[in-house]
Amino acid sequence: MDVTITPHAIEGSVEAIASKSMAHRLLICAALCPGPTTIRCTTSSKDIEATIACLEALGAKIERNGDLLHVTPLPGAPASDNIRVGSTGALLDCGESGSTLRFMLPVACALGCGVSLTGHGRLAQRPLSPLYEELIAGGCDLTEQGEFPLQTSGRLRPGRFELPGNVSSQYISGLLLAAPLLDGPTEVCVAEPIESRPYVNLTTSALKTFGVHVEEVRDVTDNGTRVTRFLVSPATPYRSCDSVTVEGDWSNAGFWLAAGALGRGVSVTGLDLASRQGDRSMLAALAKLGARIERSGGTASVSSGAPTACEMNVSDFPDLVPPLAAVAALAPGTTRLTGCGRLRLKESDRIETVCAGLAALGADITSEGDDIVINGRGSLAGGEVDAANDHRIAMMAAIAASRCTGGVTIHGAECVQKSYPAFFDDYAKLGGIVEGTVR
Ligand SMILES: O=C(O)C1=C[C@@H](OP(=O)(O)O)[C@@H](O)[C@H](O)C1
Ligand SMILES: C=C(OP(=O)(O)O)C(=O)O
Repeated sequence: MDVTITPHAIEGSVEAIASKSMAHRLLICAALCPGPTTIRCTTSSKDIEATIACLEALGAKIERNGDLLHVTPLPGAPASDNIRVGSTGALLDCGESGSTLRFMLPVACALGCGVSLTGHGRLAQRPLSPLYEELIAGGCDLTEQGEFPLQTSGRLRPGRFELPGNVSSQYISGLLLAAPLLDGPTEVCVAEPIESRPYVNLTTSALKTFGVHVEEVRDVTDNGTRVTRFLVSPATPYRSCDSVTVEGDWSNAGFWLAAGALGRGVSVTGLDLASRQGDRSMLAALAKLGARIERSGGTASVSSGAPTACEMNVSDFPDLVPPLAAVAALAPGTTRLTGCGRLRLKESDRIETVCAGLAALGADITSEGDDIVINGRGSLAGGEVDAANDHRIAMMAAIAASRCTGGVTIHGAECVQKSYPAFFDDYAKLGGIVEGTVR
């Protein structure tokens, strides 16, 4: 579906949606712990619904009542408080959610019930190696990767799993979510540097809420590789947690904060200013690009200051690149975003689609290896952007549109449903002029 935007300032206040990253983790922990949990989660999205559907296919019950999700965990094993049993042969549809696939695959292997995982869009092409090989080495049989359905059989043994730190932090998170289900100590040994590191902290924090302790030890291996060893012991299995709230989403708030930097000011309410979400770095990143920042209570406010170019390494917050690139496209001077390599592995090749999307609106933007280089301009002309079935590209184009001189058409704008179905409704509430619907 196409959405057409007539350029107009975006300003005012908007409430943050629920964090998709945190929702995935808390739902999985709640489905694997012994007792029922009530999760307060004010909004949903296709990705969150995919995780819910997978957990239900495994045997959990998840009922929504307004803002509350009531989770009844997977059935327990006879004579054990802690062991959960998944439905044998279940079909887990991960939608287009990389997090769901990379979390549910190791969890299903640890449950040992033998499942089929499927997905859509670019998901089959997004990498699973070397998580895939580690699961096989750990005792599971998996059908060929790169094709759906991906079938699992056998049960994962506890022990040591080795991963690089520079493909996807979701591999580490998935193994940590699976580890408490194993009947022995587990070590996830990850080569430094670990990119997207704050997402691993989100996982250990969700696990802590459900009683699981993850010990982290920094070490150097015999061959001189620096590693972090994440250790999970059966002495801290999943424990019940009566109720928990999904905090506000910094990743999608990043688009509104970027819009604030490009205009007269936007406030996002309902954010934890001390959150473990790495995308909280949006405020520091926008300050580097010259924006004016204010923080108070649970509200972050950004307005235009003295826009300026800068150099920034984005490897810990890859999802912020689309909104940051939109701001840099209008900041005088040359901005260089380094450490973008993992952007190629998202819903689209985001190095290409960020560059193509902003260039289509008149920005001067190119890629150089793993860097994105942007020569800021005073204004953008507008034009037509292909969202490339990538929610963050559609939202990036909409934010940049607020500062174009001509209209902007976003082709395939319905992809925002992956993380933020109400994005264009909120855009209009903030003064944006949008024609077309994505619902
Ligand atoms: O764990 C998570 O919730 C996520 C981790 C990141 O992926 P990578 O670790 O693959 O960079 C991020 O891009 C994704 O949107 C969400
Ligand atoms: C990459 C993303 O999510 P996932 O990896 O879960 O598909 C995203 O939301 O930008």
